[in-house]
Amino acid sequence: MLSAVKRYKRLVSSALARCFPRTSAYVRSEDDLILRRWPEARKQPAATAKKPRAKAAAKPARAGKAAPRSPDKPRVRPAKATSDGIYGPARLSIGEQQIQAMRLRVGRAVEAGVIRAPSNEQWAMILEASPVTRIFAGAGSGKSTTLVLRVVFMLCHLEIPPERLTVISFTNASCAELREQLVRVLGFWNLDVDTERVRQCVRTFHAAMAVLAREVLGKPQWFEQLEQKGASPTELDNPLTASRLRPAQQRLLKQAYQQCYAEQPRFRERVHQLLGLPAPDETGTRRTAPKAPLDAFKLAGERTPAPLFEAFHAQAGFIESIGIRIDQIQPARLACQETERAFVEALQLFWRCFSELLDSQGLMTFNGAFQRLTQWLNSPEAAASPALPEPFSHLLIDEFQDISPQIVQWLQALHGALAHQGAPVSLMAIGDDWQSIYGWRGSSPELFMDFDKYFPAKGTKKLSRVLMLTTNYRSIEPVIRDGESVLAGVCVKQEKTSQASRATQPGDHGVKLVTRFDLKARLPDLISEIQAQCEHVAAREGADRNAVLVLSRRNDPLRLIEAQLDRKWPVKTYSIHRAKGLQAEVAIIVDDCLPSEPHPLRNALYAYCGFFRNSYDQAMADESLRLAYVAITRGVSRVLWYTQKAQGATRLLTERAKAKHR
Ligand SMILES: Nc1ncnc2c1ncn2[C@@H]1O[C@H](COP(=O)(O)OP(=O)(O)OP(=O)(O)O)[C@@H](O)[C@H]1O
Repeated sequence: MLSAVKRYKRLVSSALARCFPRTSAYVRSEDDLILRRWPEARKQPAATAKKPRAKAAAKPARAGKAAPRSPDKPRVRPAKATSDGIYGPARLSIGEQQIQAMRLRVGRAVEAGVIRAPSNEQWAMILEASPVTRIFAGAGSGKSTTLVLRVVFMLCHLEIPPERLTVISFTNASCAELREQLVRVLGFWNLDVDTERVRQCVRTFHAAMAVLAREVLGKPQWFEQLEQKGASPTELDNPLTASRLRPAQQRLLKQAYQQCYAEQPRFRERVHQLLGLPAPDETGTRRTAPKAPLDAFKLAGERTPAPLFEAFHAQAGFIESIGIRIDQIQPARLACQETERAFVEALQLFWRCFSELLDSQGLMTFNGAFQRLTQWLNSPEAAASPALPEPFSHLLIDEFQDISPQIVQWLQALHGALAHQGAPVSLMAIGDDWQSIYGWRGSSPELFMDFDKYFPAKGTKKLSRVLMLTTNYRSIEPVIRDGESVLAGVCVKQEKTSQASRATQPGDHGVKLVTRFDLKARLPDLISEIQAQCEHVAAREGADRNAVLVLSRRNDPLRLIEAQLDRKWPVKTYSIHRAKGLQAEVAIIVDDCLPSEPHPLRNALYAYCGFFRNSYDQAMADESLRLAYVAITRGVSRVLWYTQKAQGATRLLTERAKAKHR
């Protein structure tokens, strides 16, 4: 009887798969992801192992090229509690009186000019009672301002002690800004709160990790801070924005490389294979340790060649960020060519030597600490430990679109363990998948879009509360629409709308494109244009305090331009990544939008980690358009874009302009 039912089910599902092949493939890949993320779900009866259904609002518009499925299990198991949900079911206890008190106080703060009056959307975020909330906040929608009011509400009206609350911001610089805003607004509330304690509520992910590391891993010295002047061992900055390796870091990597080469024949063989050198001499007649070749190596997909030990370090950072443990990779299972596989095999040997060297010097990497802590949090030891820090009970996380699988695993484990101990936990994640620009370092907007998979609420639906901030208070309508038009080419994104709050004035415009622009030959023209824009802003009533921002993906053009600018002009030059969160009356973009080269190793790793439905190449193609969106939406009332050739984002802008004139 049972086998007849099974046969019937199989018949029906294969008929459905034939009729709706895409839907079936999507559902299969979704289920597969769920089961791999929560291996224990496999053991549960079918009814409880079902995937949590995401709200329509939280679904991606359309999936990109699906990554090949990997048969491997995840390398770090998430906290056990995640399969049953982490958050709730109780909501935050918020009474009408508390809401009225907050509204009254905000009204007074508005009258006093301390803050702007929140919109209804912003009020919804400030007063939300769900223990797990996701906020899609578009560019210029006032998320930072609203986040500050949410924290004030929690501290002053819900009386959550600052010792139980942490706000995570992206970098030390954005933390400092948020702290200032928070203390300024709190000052108006005039309550007896310890402002120094409140300042400690705001941290980067890495600084938050350091709090736990101090308890659980001793007091590690950080590899990332070697020779970094003024670095605090507790206020760790997000290394996403870090630039080149410092000499002390290079020395350590080189030492591990040399040691590994001297001691391990297999490593020597792989190194020679990668560098295209003749096989190493293994006759055994050598008296001194063999010296490792220092030839530069260029991995397909990378922009520049580098010594192998630096190439290992760069890819290792990416691998660990996407949640893979280097020692547990099975190279044979990577869907890539021989060179990439040889690279990974060599990397594994190198990484063991490097880790031992770090250990011997009492050093640790940020990624290494995240891994160890995640493992510890998932262990029975953590379940009974008093070391779990209370400040992480209530978490509010900004720029959630830029988190990586590794951080997801750590957060899951942290809140899973706290919830297991009976602590009341809540999570408010604020982000904008349209502004996700750190995929090349291992982060992905897919994690924000698939949030409910990773941070399920308790109960049958396991859904987070989804809120939207859709009003753009920064830019005029034509700028917003041009920004959105480049997103038309993005494969995986959240469909949403935004409206301009600012009125367009005569002379304002969206993106004005200047093509066939050769920076070296026409630099004087560009400088004259920058000067003209400064004059325009000076004459404009109520202009933004920043007049002109000059933006580019790369630093080289910015250096050229900067050298020609009059220092008295109100102009700032920034890479687009660094300009995130900034705004100016006029944004001038100088960029060629070249699509990035295919990266076979990262494509294979993307598929292997099991977190993404997109390939790495597709994710990078999407990211170049999102970067254009971030650049455009820095402008308040004018945007100019200089490029050699209309391609990528600028091609989409040209097509839009043509369509408008038709
Ligand atoms: N309710 C409001 N009324 C009027 N102006 C507002 C309101 N909320 C925010 N603003 C203004 O909108 C601008 C953008 O705010 P904010 O910097 O907080 O946005 P954001 O969402 O963090 O931006 P982005 O994500 O693009 O960096 C600021 O100048 C802020 O003062």
